Amino acid sequence: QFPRECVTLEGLRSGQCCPSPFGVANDACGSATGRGQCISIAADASPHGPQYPHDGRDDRERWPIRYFNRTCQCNGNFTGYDCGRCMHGLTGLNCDQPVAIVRRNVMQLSADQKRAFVTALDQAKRTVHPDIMIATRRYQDVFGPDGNTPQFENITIYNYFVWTHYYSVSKTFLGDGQPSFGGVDFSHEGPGFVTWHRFHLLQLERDMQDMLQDPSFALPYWNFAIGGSTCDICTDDLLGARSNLNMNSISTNSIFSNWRVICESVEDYDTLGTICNNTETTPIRRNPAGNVARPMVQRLPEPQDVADCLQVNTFDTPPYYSTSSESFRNTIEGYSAPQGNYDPVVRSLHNLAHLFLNGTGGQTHLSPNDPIFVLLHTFTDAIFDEWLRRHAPDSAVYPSENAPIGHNRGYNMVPFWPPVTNAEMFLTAPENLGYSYEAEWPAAPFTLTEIITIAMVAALVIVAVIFAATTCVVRARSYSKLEGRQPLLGEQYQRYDDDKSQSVV
Ligand SMILES: O=C(O)c1cc2cc(O)c(O)cc2[nH]1
Repeated sequence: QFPRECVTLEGLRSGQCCPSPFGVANDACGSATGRGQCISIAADASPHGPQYPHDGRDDRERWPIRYFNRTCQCNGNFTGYDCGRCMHGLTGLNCDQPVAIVRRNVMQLSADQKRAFVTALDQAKRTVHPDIMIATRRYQDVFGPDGNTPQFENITIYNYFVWTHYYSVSKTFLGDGQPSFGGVDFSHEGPGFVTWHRFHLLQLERDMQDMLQDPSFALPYWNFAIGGSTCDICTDDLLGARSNLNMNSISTNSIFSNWRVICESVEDYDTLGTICNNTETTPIRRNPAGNVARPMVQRLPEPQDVADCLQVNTFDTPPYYSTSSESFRNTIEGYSAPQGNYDPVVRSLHNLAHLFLNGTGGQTHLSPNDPIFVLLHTFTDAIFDEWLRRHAPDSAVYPSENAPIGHNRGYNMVPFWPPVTNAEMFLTAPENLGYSYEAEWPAAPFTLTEIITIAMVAALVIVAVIFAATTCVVRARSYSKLEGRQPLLGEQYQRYDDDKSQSVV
């Protein structure tokens, strides 16, 4: 969540996090070379929805003001917590060389590419994040028992990916002996679902690019909308087959059988007010299609579900929550039926894919511990990007107020650093974020308005043709009467006419 340079006693007390990219004095945010400057943070002050009634009690309110109120604002194509790196889609010393990466279907990668991806994930699970440290206490205890020992810890790149998701969904601690408040979620059940998870993936992808020293590294996706009850990516060359010995475990032929999860001690977090740290505990559990108590989540979404959800026109609808109807966001998230109508018993698309996994990947505080999460979410993001391309929405369709806390357009997404708003991720990816998806989508069928327009044009054409033909016939007859010739008439008429003219004569 915060750069290592900033979580010192001095940094925390100053409320300022503006390091130099070159580690030199008097160069906050690389100001000496014109890269950026240290400025006050604008935190969203618009009202949030009624779901969260505990204002003042949670460190994540008006993120990241509880911890820091000054950060770097970078110039031109520079970005990052110290303006030391390039905006998405650019690379090079001066950040002026375009780099476009392509996210591909994981099933269509070559054997070597699959192996490279699995190995890279495993390396990320074991490599300490070079820049970031996580708080292991809430703000009121973050200076430690003696008031001089900041409670921050190193974390690995992949575990940081897990931790950020956990931190965004964790309950609000209301004090010893009080039940924690669970009606809060800074990354789900609101418009921020699509924007938050988009940035979450970008951050992992970028951390892995740095780790691999390969700016072209791209996360692949899992097309989970294949129907049926088989997890096609659960093979040992990809995300791990099922163990022969235990229905809920991953085969020992897969590297992922060695992975241990973090953030399992929810009881402690909720009763003691502690925070998840980098401590790894038990193996990943996964039993695809195995939830016998809920037959509805024993099958994956169907291809038609994706086609249907792409046709939901409105981005989100009041109350901008998991109860929203006719909302694209609530449909792709999976609280509505694929056609958009809200139904409390329905689980579809993204939610259904999570629940299908039936284990670590189906519980919000743990789900990214199962690396299937990465591929499930790149596909969800691909659908979001296709929706943005087809519907070309104005930024104003994203609610600026009264969304659940964390989900307003101008809210800084929790717990990312440097601050980044939901609005910044509400843009088509190829043009604005430097990546695209190699994917085929069902063709958009005609809308009702288009069908009516086509019918009206067709009717007009038919009327015009009939009119033109009639006019020609009438003109021809008049002409023939005038000239005594019948150039447009058939033989029969000619004979009849000839007979008539003969009898008259
Ligand atoms: O019950 C659901 O609908 C559900 C479970 C689950 C797990 C997860 O990690 C998510 O991100 C969402 C989600 N929804």
